Amino acid sequence: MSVQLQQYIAGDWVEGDGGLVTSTNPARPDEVVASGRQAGAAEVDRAVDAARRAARGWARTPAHERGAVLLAAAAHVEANAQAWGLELAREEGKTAAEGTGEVLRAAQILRYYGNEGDRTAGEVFSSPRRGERILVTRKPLGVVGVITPFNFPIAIPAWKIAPALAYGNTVVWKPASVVPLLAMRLAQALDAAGLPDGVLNLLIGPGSMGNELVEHPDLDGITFTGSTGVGRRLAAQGAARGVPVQAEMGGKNAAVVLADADLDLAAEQLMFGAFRSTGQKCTATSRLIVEDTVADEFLERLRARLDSWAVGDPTDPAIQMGPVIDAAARKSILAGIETSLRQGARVVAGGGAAGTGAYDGGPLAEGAFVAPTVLEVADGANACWREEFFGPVLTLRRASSAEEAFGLANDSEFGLSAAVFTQDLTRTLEAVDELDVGILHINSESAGADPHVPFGGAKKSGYGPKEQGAAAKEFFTHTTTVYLRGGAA
Ligand SMILES: NC(=O)C1=CN([C@@H]2O[C@H](COP(=O)(O)OP(=O)(O)OC[C@H]3O[C@@H](n4cnc5c(N)ncnc54)[C@H](OP(=O)(O)O)[C@@H]3O)[C@@H](O)[C@H]2O)C=CC1
Ligand SMILES: O=C(O)CCC(=O)C(=O)O
Repeated sequence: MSVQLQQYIAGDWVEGDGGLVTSTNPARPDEVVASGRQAGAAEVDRAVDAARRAARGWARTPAHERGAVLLAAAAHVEANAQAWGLELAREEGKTAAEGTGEVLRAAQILRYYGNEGDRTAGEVFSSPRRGERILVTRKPLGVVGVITPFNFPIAIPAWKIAPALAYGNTVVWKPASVVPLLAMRLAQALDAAGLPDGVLNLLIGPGSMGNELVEHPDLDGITFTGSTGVGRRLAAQGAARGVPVQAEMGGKNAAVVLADADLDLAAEQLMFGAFRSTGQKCTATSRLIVEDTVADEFLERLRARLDSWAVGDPTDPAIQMGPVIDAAARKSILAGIETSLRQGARVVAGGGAAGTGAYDGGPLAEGAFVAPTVLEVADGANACWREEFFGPVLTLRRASSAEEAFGLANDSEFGLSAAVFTQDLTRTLEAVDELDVGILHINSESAGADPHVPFGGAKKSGYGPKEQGAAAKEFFTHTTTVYLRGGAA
Protein backbone atom coordinates (compact mmCIF):
# COMPACT_ATOMS: atom_id res chain seq x y z
CA MET A 1 0.00 0.00 0.00
CA SER A 2 1.37 3.41 -1.00
CA VAL A 3 1.42 6.24 1.56
CA GLN A 4 0.28 9.76 0.59
CA LEU A 5 3.12 12.29 0.84
CA GLN A 6 2.61 15.84 2.10
CA GLN A 7 4.71 18.88 2.84
CA TYR A 8 4.86 20.31 6.36
CA ILE A 9 4.93 24.10 6.25
CA ALA A 10 4.05 26.57 9.01
CA GLY A 11 2.49 23.79 11.07
CA ASP A 12 0.19 22.57 8.27
CA TRP A 13 0.35 19.34 6.28
CA VAL A 14 -0.28 20.39 2.70
CA GLU A 15 -0.11 18.98 -0.80
CA GLY A 16 2.89 20.38 -2.69
CA ASP A 17 2.60 22.73 -5.67
CA GLY A 18 5.21 20.85 -7.72
CA GLY A 19 5.23 17.72 -9.88
CA LEU A 20 4.62 14.15 -8.83
CA VAL A 21 7.10 12.37 -6.57
CA THR A 22 7.13 8.67 -5.72
CA SER A 23 9.43 6.48 -3.72
CA THR A 24 9.72 2.85 -4.76
CA ASN A 25 11.02 -0.33 -3.18
CA PRO A 26 14.56 -0.92 -4.54
CA ALA A 27 14.08 -4.68 -4.13
CA ARG A 28 10.85 -4.59 -6.19
CA PRO A 29 10.94 -1.37 -8.24
CA ASP A 30 7.32 -1.81 -9.37
CA GLU A 31 6.13 -1.35 -5.81
CA VAL A 32 5.37 2.28 -4.92
CA VAL A 33 6.05 2.96 -1.24
CA ALA A 34 4.87 6.57 -1.09
CA SER A 35 3.68 9.19 -3.57
CA GLY A 36 2.38 12.73 -3.74
CA ARG A 37 3.26 16.15 -5.07
CA GLN A 38 6.64 17.70 -4.43
CA ALA A 39 7.03 21.21 -3.14
CA GLY A 40 7.02 24.05 -5.68
CA ALA A 41 9.38 27.02 -5.78
CA ALA A 42 6.96 29.32 -3.91
CA GLU A 43 6.86 26.82 -1.06
CA VAL A 44 10.57 27.28 -0.39
CA ASP A 45 9.81 30.95 0.31
CA ARG A 46 6.79 30.05 2.41
CA ALA A 47 8.77 27.55 4.47
CA VAL A 48 11.69 29.92 5.07
CA ASP A 49 9.26 32.70 5.92
CA ALA A 50 7.44 30.45 8.42
CA ALA A 51 10.75 29.47 10.00
CA ARG A 52 11.80 33.13 10.20
CA ARG A 53 8.53 34.13 11.88
CA ALA A 54 8.86 31.29 14.41
CA ALA A 55 12.54 31.93 15.15
CA ARG A 56 12.32 34.55 17.89
CA GLY A 57 9.63 32.78 19.91
CA TRP A 58 11.43 29.43 19.72
CA ALA A 59 14.80 30.94 20.64
CA ARG A 60 13.17 32.48 23.74
CA THR A 61 11.43 29.27 24.76
CA PRO A 62 13.27 27.84 27.79
CA ALA A 63 15.68 25.05 26.82
CA HIS A 64 13.79 22.61 29.06
CA GLU A 65 10.53 23.33 27.23
CA ARG A 66 12.21 22.85 23.87
CA GLY A 67 13.67 19.63 25.23
CA ALA A 68 10.25 18.41 26.38
CA VAL A 69 9.06 18.49 22.76
CA LEU A 70 12.06 16.44 21.66
CA LEU A 71 11.49 13.92 24.46
CA ALA A 72 7.83 13.53 23.47
CA ALA A 73 8.92 13.08 19.84
CA ALA A 74 11.43 10.42 20.96
CA ALA A 75 8.63 8.47 22.64
CA HIS A 76 6.49 8.74 19.50
CA VAL A 77 9.32 7.54 17.26
CA GLU A 78 10.11 4.69 19.63
CA ALA A 79 6.48 3.55 19.73
CA ASN A 80 6.53 3.30 15.92
CA ALA A 81 9.95 1.69 15.59
CA GLN A 82 8.80 -1.64 14.16
CA ALA A 83 6.33 -0.19 11.66
CA TRP A 84 8.63 2.61 10.50
CA GLY A 85 11.62 0.25 10.44
CA LEU A 86 9.75 -1.90 7.95
CA GLU A 87 8.80 1.15 5.89
CA LEU A 88 12.44 2.15 5.94
CA ALA A 89 13.48 -1.28 4.66
CA ARG A 90 10.90 -1.00 1.87
CA GLU A 91 11.88 2.53 0.92
CA GLU A 92 15.67 2.42 1.31
CA GLY A 93 16.59 -1.27 1.05
CA LYS A 94 18.44 -1.91 4.32
CA THR A 95 17.20 -4.92 6.29
CA ALA A 96 14.13 -4.52 8.50
CA ALA A 97 16.30 -5.18 11.58
CA GLU A 98 18.65 -2.39 10.53
CA GLY A 99 15.65 -0.20 9.69
CA THR A 100 14.14 -0.68 13.14
CA GLY A 101 17.57 -0.13 14.68
CA GLU A 102 17.86 3.14 12.79
CA VAL A 103 14.43 4.34 13.92
CA LEU A 104 15.36 3.52 17.53
CA ARG A 105 18.60 5.38 17.02
CA ALA A 106 16.64 8.45 15.91
CA ALA A 107 14.64 8.20 19.16
CA GLN A 108 17.88 7.93 21.15
CA ILE A 109 19.25 11.06 19.45
CA LEU A 110 16.04 13.01 20.11
CA ARG A 111 16.23 11.93 23.73
CA TYR A 112 19.88 12.97 24.06
CA TYR A 113 19.13 16.49 22.82
CA GLY A 114 15.84 16.51 24.72
CA ASN A 115 17.95 16.59 27.87
CA GLU A 116 20.15 19.44 26.66
CA GLY A 117 18.50 21.83 29.12
CA ASP A 118 20.22 19.91 31.94
CA ARG A 119 23.67 20.55 30.48
CA THR A 120 25.92 23.61 30.46
CA ALA A 121 24.75 26.51 28.35
CA GLY A 122 27.92 28.61 28.38
CA GLU A 123 31.11 29.25 30.30
CA VAL A 124 32.37 31.66 32.93
CA PHE A 125 35.96 32.91 32.82
CA SER A 126 37.94 34.88 35.39
CA SER A 127 38.70 38.43 34.48
CA PRO A 128 42.11 40.12 34.88
CA ARG A 129 40.17 43.12 36.25
CA ARG A 130 38.75 43.37 39.75
CA GLY A 131 34.99 43.12 40.12
CA GLU A 132 34.49 41.57 36.70
CA ARG A 133 33.59 38.12 35.32
CA ILE A 134 33.58 37.10 31.67
CA LEU A 135 30.66 35.01 30.47
CA VAL A 136 30.48 33.20 27.19
CA THR A 137 26.84 32.62 26.31
CA ARG A 138 25.42 30.77 23.35
CA LYS A 139 22.67 31.83 20.98
CA PRO A 140 21.01 30.02 18.08
CA LEU A 141 22.05 30.83 14.50
CA GLY A 142 18.42 31.50 13.51
CA VAL A 143 16.91 29.74 10.50
CA VAL A 144 18.90 26.67 9.47
CA GLY A 145 18.60 24.77 6.18
CA VAL A 146 18.98 21.01 6.65
CA ILE A 147 19.79 18.84 3.62
CA THR A 148 20.07 15.10 4.18
CA PRO A 149 21.09 11.99 2.18
CA PHE A 150 19.20 8.79 1.42
CA ASN A 151 21.23 6.26 3.37
CA PHE A 152 20.09 7.06 6.93
CA PRO A 153 16.69 8.58 6.16
CA ILE A 154 15.68 9.14 9.78
CA ALA A 155 18.84 8.94 11.94
CA ILE A 156 20.89 11.56 10.06
CA PRO A 157 17.96 14.03 9.92
CA ALA A 158 17.42 13.42 13.65
CA TRP A 159 21.03 14.18 14.48
CA LYS A 160 20.84 17.45 12.59
CA ILE A 161 17.30 18.55 13.46
CA ALA A 162 17.37 17.59 17.16
CA PRO A 163 20.40 19.76 18.04
CA ALA A 164 19.21 22.54 15.73
CA LEU A 165 15.93 22.68 17.66
CA ALA A 166 17.43 22.03 21.09
CA TYR A 167 19.73 25.05 20.69
CA GLY A 168 16.82 27.24 19.64
CA ASN A 169 17.01 27.34 15.83
CA THR A 170 14.14 26.89 13.44
CA VAL A 171 14.54 24.55 10.48
CA VAL A 172 13.70 24.15 6.83
CA TRP A 173 14.51 20.58 5.85
CA LYS A 174 14.95 19.04 2.41
CA PRO A 175 15.48 15.28 2.65
CA ALA A 176 16.80 13.07 -0.17
CA SER A 177 13.98 12.70 -2.65
CA VAL A 178 14.21 8.89 -2.80
CA VAL A 179 13.26 8.51 0.90
CA PRO A 180 10.46 11.02 1.52
CA LEU A 181 8.30 8.69 3.63
CA LEU A 182 10.77 8.38 6.48
CA ALA A 183 11.26 12.14 6.39
CA MET A 184 7.53 12.60 6.77
CA ARG A 185 7.52 10.17 9.70
CA LEU A 186 10.10 12.20 11.64
CA ALA A 187 8.26 15.45 10.97
CA GLN A 188 5.00 13.79 12.05
CA ALA A 189 6.61 12.75 15.34
CA LEU A 190 7.76 16.30 16.06
CA ASP A 191 4.38 17.68 15.05
CA ALA A 192 2.58 15.18 17.32
CA ALA A 193 4.96 16.14 20.12
CA GLY A 194 3.67 19.72 20.04
CA LEU A 195 6.37 21.59 18.12
CA PRO A 196 5.06 25.14 17.54
CA ASP A 197 4.04 26.07 13.99
CA GLY A 198 6.88 27.03 11.68
CA VAL A 199 9.70 25.72 13.93
CA LEU A 200 10.24 22.78 11.57
CA ASN A 201 9.28 22.85 7.89
CA LEU A 202 9.65 19.87 5.58
CA LEU A 203 10.01 20.33 1.83
CA ILE A 204 9.95 17.20 -0.28
CA GLY A 205 11.53 18.04 -3.60
CA PRO A 206 14.45 17.40 -5.94
CA GLY A 207 18.13 18.32 -5.52
CA SER A 208 17.50 21.58 -7.39
CA MET A 209 15.18 22.57 -4.56
CA GLY A 210 18.07 21.99 -2.15
CA ASN A 211 19.99 24.46 -4.29
CA GLU A 212 17.15 27.01 -4.07
CA LEU A 213 17.16 26.61 -0.33
CA VAL A 214 20.91 27.12 -0.08
CA GLU A 215 20.60 30.25 -2.23
CA HIS A 216 17.79 31.65 -0.11
CA PRO A 217 18.83 35.03 1.32
CA ASP A 218 16.98 34.49 4.58
CA LEU A 219 18.87 31.40 5.75
CA ASP A 220 21.36 31.75 8.62
CA GLY A 221 23.16 28.41 8.28
CA ILE A 222 23.22 25.22 6.23
CA THR A 223 23.93 21.72 7.46
CA PHE A 224 24.41 19.07 4.78
CA THR A 225 25.29 15.42 4.59
CA GLY A 226 25.78 13.78 1.23
CA SER A 227 28.17 13.43 -1.65
CA THR A 228 31.45 15.28 -1.87
CA GLY A 229 30.60 17.13 -5.08
CA VAL A 230 27.34 18.61 -3.79
CA GLY A 231 28.83 19.34 -0.36
CA ARG A 232 31.76 21.29 -1.77
CA ARG A 233 29.55 23.36 -4.07
CA LEU A 234 27.23 24.11 -1.23
CA ALA A 235 30.11 25.14 1.05
CA ALA A 236 31.29 27.57 -1.64
CA GLN A 237 27.77 28.99 -1.99
CA GLY A 238 27.52 29.46 1.77
CA ALA A 239 30.94 31.10 1.92
CA ALA A 240 30.00 33.49 -0.88
CA ARG A 241 27.03 34.63 1.18
CA GLY A 242 28.88 34.60 4.52
CA VAL A 243 26.64 31.87 5.92
CA PRO A 244 28.13 29.05 8.04
CA VAL A 245 28.07 25.60 6.44
CA GLN A 246 28.53 22.20 8.00
CA ALA A 247 29.08 19.45 5.43
CA GLU A 248 29.68 15.75 6.08
CA MET A 249 30.68 14.11 2.83
CA GLY A 250 32.37 11.04 1.39
CA GLY A 251 34.55 8.36 2.86
CA LYS A 252 36.93 5.65 1.67
CA ASN A 253 37.36 4.00 5.02
CA ALA A 254 40.07 1.45 5.72
CA ALA A 255 40.14 -1.56 7.99
CA VAL A 256 43.65 -2.71 8.96
CA VAL A 257 44.16 -6.29 10.07
CA LEU A 258 47.55 -6.73 11.73
CA ALA A 259 49.33 -10.05 12.06
CA ASP A 260 48.51 -10.43 15.76
CA ALA A 261 44.76 -9.75 15.35
CA ASP A 262 42.00 -12.14 16.37
CA LEU A 263 41.21 -13.12 12.78
CA ASP A 264 37.71 -14.45 13.47
CA LEU A 265 36.71 -11.27 15.23
CA ALA A 266 38.24 -9.20 12.43
CA ALA A 267 36.42 -11.21 9.73
CA GLU A 268 33.09 -10.89 11.54
CA GLN A 269 33.46 -7.14 12.06
CA LEU A 270 34.71 -6.62 8.54
CA MET A 271 31.58 -8.23 7.12
CA PHE A 272 29.47 -5.84 9.17
CA GLY A 273 31.56 -2.80 8.26
CA ALA A 274 31.70 -3.53 4.54
CA PHE A 275 28.32 -5.10 3.80
CA ARG A 276 25.69 -4.04 6.33
CA SER A 277 23.34 -1.48 4.82
CA THR A 278 24.69 -2.85 1.51
CA GLY A 279 27.87 -0.82 2.02
CA GLN A 280 25.90 2.42 1.78
CA LYS A 281 27.26 4.07 4.90
CA CYS A 282 29.67 6.94 4.75
CA THR A 283 31.52 5.04 7.49
CA ALA A 284 31.42 1.70 5.64
CA THR A 285 34.70 -0.16 5.19
CA SER A 286 35.64 0.01 1.51
CA ARG A 287 39.38 -0.64 1.82
CA LEU A 288 40.97 -3.63 3.57
CA ILE A 289 44.67 -3.77 4.42
CA VAL A 290 46.01 -7.03 5.77
CA GLU A 291 49.52 -7.83 6.93
CA ASP A 292 51.07 -10.26 4.46
CA THR A 293 51.80 -13.06 6.90
CA VAL A 294 48.12 -13.58 7.74
CA ALA A 295 46.49 -12.36 4.52
CA ASP A 296 45.68 -15.73 2.94
CA GLU A 297 44.37 -17.21 6.17
CA PHE A 298 42.27 -14.11 6.80
CA LEU A 299 40.82 -14.15 3.29
CA GLU A 300 39.81 -17.76 3.71
CA ARG A 301 37.82 -16.86 6.82
CA LEU A 302 36.30 -13.88 5.08
CA ARG A 303 35.28 -15.98 2.08
CA ALA A 304 33.60 -18.52 4.33
CA ARG A 305 31.47 -15.74 5.82
CA LEU A 306 30.76 -14.24 2.40
CA ASP A 307 29.55 -17.61 1.11
CA SER A 308 26.81 -17.69 3.72
CA TRP A 309 25.92 -13.95 3.57
CA ALA A 310 22.23 -13.90 2.64
CA VAL A 311 21.30 -11.33 -0.02
CA GLY A 312 17.67 -10.72 -0.91
CA ASP A 313 14.41 -9.10 0.19
CA PRO A 314 15.38 -6.87 3.12
CA THR A 315 11.99 -7.35 4.76
CA ASP A 316 12.70 -11.10 5.13
CA PRO A 317 14.21 -11.63 8.62
CA ALA A 318 16.64 -14.25 7.27
CA ILE A 319 18.25 -11.74 4.89
CA GLN A 320 21.49 -9.97 5.83
CA MET A 321 21.82 -7.61 2.89
CA GLY A 322 19.27 -5.96 0.61
CA PRO A 323 19.63 -4.00 -2.64
CA VAL A 324 21.38 -0.66 -3.18
CA ILE A 325 19.14 2.39 -3.33
CA ASP A 326 18.13 2.23 -7.00
CA ALA A 327 18.96 0.98 -10.48
CA ALA A 328 21.14 4.03 -11.20
CA ALA A 329 23.30 3.33 -8.13
CA ARG A 330 23.55 -0.33 -9.15
CA LYS A 331 24.64 0.62 -12.65
CA SER A 332 27.25 3.02 -11.37
CA ILE A 333 28.67 0.49 -8.86
CA LEU A 334 28.85 -2.24 -11.51
CA ALA A 335 30.57 0.20 -13.89
CA GLY A 336 33.06 1.02 -11.12
CA ILE A 337 33.80 -2.69 -10.65
CA GLU A 338 34.29 -3.12 -14.41
CA THR A 339 36.66 -0.16 -14.59
CA SER A 340 38.62 -1.54 -11.65
CA LEU A 341 38.91 -4.95 -13.32
CA ARG A 342 40.13 -3.29 -16.53
CA GLN A 343 42.70 -1.44 -14.42
CA GLY A 344 44.03 -4.75 -13.10
CA ALA A 345 41.98 -5.56 -9.99
CA ARG A 346 41.52 -9.25 -9.22
CA VAL A 347 38.19 -10.63 -7.98
CA VAL A 348 38.53 -12.34 -4.60
CA ALA A 349 34.75 -12.74 -4.16
CA GLY A 350 31.52 -11.59 -5.82
CA GLY A 351 32.12 -9.22 -8.69
CA GLY A 352 28.80 -8.28 -10.15
CA ALA A 353 25.05 -8.46 -9.94
CA ALA A 354 23.59 -10.64 -7.22
CA GLY A 355 20.97 -11.91 -9.62
CA THR A 356 21.50 -15.52 -8.72
CA GLY A 357 19.90 -17.98 -6.35
CA ALA A 358 16.37 -18.06 -5.02
CA TYR A 359 15.10 -14.86 -6.61
CA ASP A 360 16.77 -15.17 -10.00
CA GLY A 361 13.97 -14.58 -12.47
CA GLY A 362 11.56 -14.34 -9.53
CA PRO A 363 9.86 -11.36 -7.92
CA LEU A 364 13.20 -9.70 -7.07
CA ALA A 365 14.69 -10.09 -10.55
CA GLU A 366 14.39 -6.36 -11.25
CA GLY A 367 15.75 -5.36 -7.83
CA ALA A 368 18.87 -3.17 -7.50
CA PHE A 369 21.05 -5.97 -6.19
CA VAL A 370 24.84 -6.04 -6.22
CA ALA A 371 26.75 -9.05 -4.92
CA PRO A 372 29.06 -8.41 -1.98
CA THR A 373 32.36 -8.05 -3.76
CA VAL A 374 36.02 -8.18 -2.72
CA LEU A 375 38.67 -7.01 -5.18
CA GLU A 376 42.43 -7.13 -4.72
CA VAL A 377 44.76 -4.50 -6.16
CA ALA A 378 48.53 -4.25 -6.18
CA ASP A 379 48.80 -0.47 -6.12
CA GLY A 380 46.88 2.65 -5.21
CA ALA A 381 46.05 3.91 -8.70
CA ASN A 382 43.00 1.68 -9.17
CA ALA A 383 39.52 3.27 -9.10
CA CYS A 384 38.27 0.85 -6.46
CA TRP A 385 41.05 1.97 -4.12
CA ARG A 386 40.54 5.70 -4.67
CA GLU A 387 36.86 6.31 -5.42
CA GLU A 388 33.82 5.95 -3.20
CA PHE A 389 31.52 3.42 -4.93
CA PHE A 390 28.97 3.60 -2.10
CA GLY A 391 27.98 -0.04 -2.34
CA PRO A 392 29.07 -3.49 -1.14
CA VAL A 393 32.56 -3.38 -2.64
CA LEU A 394 35.73 -3.91 -0.63
CA THR A 395 39.24 -3.41 -2.00
CA LEU A 396 42.14 -5.38 -0.55
CA ARG A 397 45.84 -4.56 -0.36
CA ARG A 398 48.55 -6.47 1.46
CA ALA A 399 51.15 -4.76 3.62
CA SER A 400 54.53 -6.02 4.73
CA SER A 401 54.42 -4.30 8.13
CA ALA A 402 52.15 -2.36 10.49
CA GLU A 403 53.89 0.87 9.43
CA GLU A 404 53.13 0.20 5.78
CA ALA A 405 49.55 -0.77 6.66
CA PHE A 406 48.95 2.53 8.47
CA GLY A 407 50.50 4.41 5.54
CA LEU A 408 48.13 2.65 3.13
CA ALA A 409 45.16 3.43 5.39
CA ASN A 410 46.07 7.11 5.13
CA ASP A 411 46.41 6.89 1.34
CA SER A 412 43.11 8.64 0.60
CA GLU A 413 41.85 12.18 0.26
CA PHE A 414 39.12 11.19 2.72
CA GLY A 415 39.46 10.63 6.45
CA LEU A 416 36.10 9.76 7.91
CA SER A 417 36.55 6.50 9.82
CA ALA A 418 38.91 3.53 10.14
CA ALA A 419 39.11 0.23 11.99
CA VAL A 420 42.26 -1.46 13.27
CA PHE A 421 42.38 -5.06 14.43
CA THR A 422 45.24 -5.88 16.79
CA GLN A 423 45.80 -7.14 20.32
CA ASP A 424 49.04 -5.21 20.73
CA LEU A 425 48.72 -2.08 22.85
CA THR A 426 51.77 -0.43 21.30
CA ARG A 427 50.34 -0.89 17.80
CA THR A 428 46.99 0.42 19.03
CA LEU A 429 48.61 3.58 20.33
CA GLU A 430 50.52 3.99 17.06
CA ALA A 431 47.24 3.68 15.17
CA VAL A 432 45.65 6.37 17.34
CA ASP A 433 48.58 8.68 16.53
CA GLU A 434 49.04 7.78 12.88
CA LEU A 435 45.59 7.41 11.36
CA ASP A 436 44.19 10.64 10.02
CA VAL A 437 40.48 10.03 10.57
CA GLY A 438 37.59 11.56 12.47
CA ILE A 439 36.46 8.22 13.92
CA LEU A 440 38.70 5.29 14.82
CA HIS A 441 37.50 1.86 15.92
CA ILE A 442 39.92 -0.55 17.54
CA ASN A 443 38.74 -4.16 17.15
CA SER A 444 35.28 -3.17 15.91
CA GLU A 445 33.81 -2.29 12.50
CA SER A 446 34.46 1.13 10.95
CA ALA A 447 30.76 2.12 11.09
CA GLY A 448 28.73 3.05 14.14
CA ALA A 449 28.41 6.28 16.06
CA ASP A 450 27.02 7.11 19.51
CA PRO A 451 24.89 10.24 19.91
CA HIS A 452 26.87 11.79 22.77
CA VAL A 453 30.30 12.01 21.11
CA PRO A 454 31.56 13.98 18.10
CA PHE A 455 30.88 12.57 14.64
CA GLY A 456 32.54 13.74 11.45
CA GLY A 457 35.48 13.37 9.16
CA ALA A 458 39.06 14.56 8.91
CA LYS A 459 40.70 15.62 5.62
CA LYS A 460 38.20 16.04 2.78
CA SER A 461 35.40 14.05 4.43
CA GLY A 462 34.10 16.92 6.51
CA TYR A 463 33.80 20.68 6.33
CA GLY A 464 32.94 22.82 9.33
CA PRO A 465 32.24 21.78 12.92
CA LYS A 466 31.57 18.16 13.86
CA GLU A 467 28.11 16.75 14.50
CA GLN A 468 26.42 15.06 17.49
CA GLY A 469 27.12 15.27 21.21
CA ALA A 470 28.20 18.61 22.60
CA ALA A 471 30.18 19.18 19.38
CA ALA A 472 26.93 20.02 17.58
CA LYS A 473 26.76 23.22 19.59
CA GLU A 474 29.74 24.57 17.68
CA PHE A 475 27.68 24.72 14.51
CA PHE A 476 24.17 25.41 15.76
CA THR A 477 25.06 28.28 18.09
CA HIS A 478 27.29 31.32 18.09
CA THR A 479 28.83 32.82 21.19
CA THR A 480 28.49 36.21 22.82
CA THR A 481 31.33 37.09 25.19
CA VAL A 482 30.00 39.23 28.02
CA TYR A 483 32.36 41.34 30.16
CA LEU A 484 30.25 41.61 33.29
CA ARG A 485 30.72 44.18 36.07
CA GLY A 486 28.42 45.50 38.73
CA GLY A 487 26.92 48.94 38.05
CA ALA A 488 28.27 50.74 41.13
CA ALA A 489 31.70 52.48 41.10
N1 LIG B 1 30.10 11.93 6.05
C1 LIG B 1 28.87 11.57 6.41
O1 LIG B 1 28.46 11.72 7.56
C2 LIG B 1 27.95 10.96 5.41
C3 LIG B 1 28.18 11.07 4.04
N2 LIG B 1 27.32 10.52 3.16
C4 LIG B 1 27.63 10.61 1.74
O2 LIG B 1 26.45 10.83 0.99
C5 LIG B 1 26.54 10.23 -0.29
C6 LIG B 1 25.29 9.44 -0.57
O3 LIG B 1 24.15 10.17 -0.31
P1 LIG B 1 23.31 10.87 -1.49
O4 LIG B 1 21.94 11.09 -0.95
O5 LIG B 1 23.45 10.09 -2.75
O6 LIG B 1 24.07 12.24 -1.67
P2 LIG B 1 23.70 13.50 -2.59
O7 LIG B 1 24.79 14.48 -2.44
O8 LIG B 1 23.31 13.07 -3.94
O9 LIG B 1 22.36 14.06 -1.92
C7 LIG B 1 22.34 14.55 -0.60
C8 LIG B 1 21.24 15.57 -0.47
O10 LIG B 1 21.57 16.74 -1.23
C9 LIG B 1 20.51 17.04 -2.12
N3 LIG B 1 21.06 17.72 -3.29
C10 LIG B 1 21.39 17.20 -4.49
N4 LIG B 1 21.88 18.17 -5.30
C11 LIG B 1 21.84 19.32 -4.59
C12 LIG B 1 22.22 20.67 -4.86
N5 LIG B 1 22.74 21.03 -6.03
N6 LIG B 1 22.07 21.60 -3.88
C13 LIG B 1 21.58 21.26 -2.67
N7 LIG B 1 21.19 20.00 -2.37
C14 LIG B 1 21.33 19.04 -3.31
C15 LIG B 1 19.89 15.70 -2.40
O11 LIG B 1 18.60 15.84 -2.94
P3 LIG B 1 18.01 14.71 -3.92
O12 LIG B 1 18.02 13.45 -3.15
O13 LIG B 1 16.65 15.19 -4.18
O14 LIG B 1 18.90 14.67 -5.12
C16 LIG B 1 19.90 15.10 -1.01
O15 LIG B 1 18.88 15.65 -0.22
C17 LIG B 1 27.80 9.41 -0.24
O16 LIG B 1 28.84 10.11 -0.89
C18 LIG B 1 28.13 9.31 1.25
O17 LIG B 1 29.47 9.13 1.56
C19 LIG B 1 26.19 9.87 3.54
C20 LIG B 1 25.92 9.74 4.88
C21 LIG B 1 26.80 10.22 5.90
O1 LIG C 1 28.32 4.83 11.17
C1 LIG C 1 27.13 5.05 11.34
O2 LIG C 1 26.39 4.29 11.96
C2 LIG C 1 26.50 6.27 10.79
C3 LIG C 1 27.28 6.73 9.66
C4 LIG C 1 26.60 7.63 8.75
O3 LIG C 1 26.22 8.71 9.06
C5 LIG C 1 26.48 7.15 7.39
O4 LIG C 1 27.04 6.15 7.10
O5 LIG C 1 25.79 7.77 6.60
